[in-house]
Amino acid sequence: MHPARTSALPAASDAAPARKRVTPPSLAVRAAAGEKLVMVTAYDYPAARAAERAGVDIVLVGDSGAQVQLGYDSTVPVTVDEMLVLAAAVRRGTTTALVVVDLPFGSYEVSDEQAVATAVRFVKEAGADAVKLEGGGRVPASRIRAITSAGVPVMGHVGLTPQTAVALGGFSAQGRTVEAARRVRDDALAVQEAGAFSLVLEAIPSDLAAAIHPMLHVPAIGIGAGPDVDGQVLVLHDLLGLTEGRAAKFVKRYASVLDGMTAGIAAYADEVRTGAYPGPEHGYAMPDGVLDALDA
Ligand SMILES: Nc1nc(=O)c2c([nH]1)NC[C@@H]1CN(c3ccc(C(=O)N[C@@H](CCC(=O)O)C(=O)O)cc3)CN21
Ligand SMILES: CC(C)C(=O)C(=O)O
Ligand SMILES: [Mg+2]
Repeated sequence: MHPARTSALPAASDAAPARKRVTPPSLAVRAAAGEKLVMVTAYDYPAARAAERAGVDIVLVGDSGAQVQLGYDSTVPVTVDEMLVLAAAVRRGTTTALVVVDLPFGSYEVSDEQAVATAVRFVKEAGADAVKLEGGGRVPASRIRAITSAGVPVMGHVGLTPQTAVALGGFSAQGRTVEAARRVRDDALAVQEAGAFSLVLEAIPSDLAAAIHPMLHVPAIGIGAGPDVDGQVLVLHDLLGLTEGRAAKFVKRYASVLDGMTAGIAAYADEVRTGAYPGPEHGYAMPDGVLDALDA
């Protein structure tokens, strides 16, 4: 990392300058003032610590963790119980960033009652500040209203919604015909109208995001939605270079962490095999006389 960046990091100690807790209202104020909001995913304690130290505003425990953290081949199989474990670890690593947790597929579609019960579990059992759910039509709107009425802030997610990507025709950008653009716009407005405090716009033309943005009074966080929104989100593993294979068009890689991890483990393996590790400095000394007395 660049030295200037390293020294700019707040120290992870009690002496670190106190940063105020991020809240849904404080995000709205800062977005209205033109400040760009930073959101990143995290799925465990060290990643949450790193996001916190880097001064990120919102940490999302995304259901993308199904793939990048747990190794499933889509976001669909991850369960509420699995997401609770990830979310609780992220909560423990986070002090000022807002912790938002994705409601996994199947945990909010059945009824408003089911959606409220799931959201409440994430708040009570994992310490989530807010939850996020996908979709924007009539049904998600009633879900958003029910969850917010129960006292849990909701972030919406429209455009490419990975939990229903099969129905959308795959992981392709949305809103590229008049009909599809209207659908994305109407979904965004429905989510806002239903009381969401913010929403994610995923994989839509930059011009469409720029056209929708002025219609919104809640912060819009983009991923593959261009620059004319209130903030950006990326999957942590994508931006750090922890994922293998082809990444989506919107991904920019800022580090090569998988390469760094591999190199570290390979160096350790090599030293174990050659006997270079452990050295004398890694061993415990026996006090004088003990060995002599062993057989006495
Ligand atoms: N590692 C990772 N990053 C993500 O951003 C992410 C996940 N996983 N899992 C859950 C969803 C799935 N997402 C995805 C997955 C693939 C594409 C993708 O490959 N898109 C193609 C579009 C191809 C087309 O338009 O037909 C691209 O080139 O961007 C986009 C978003 C976003 N989320
Ligand atoms: C990419 C973001 C918006 C997400 O939903 C996730 O990580 O699951
Ligand atoms: Mg998600």
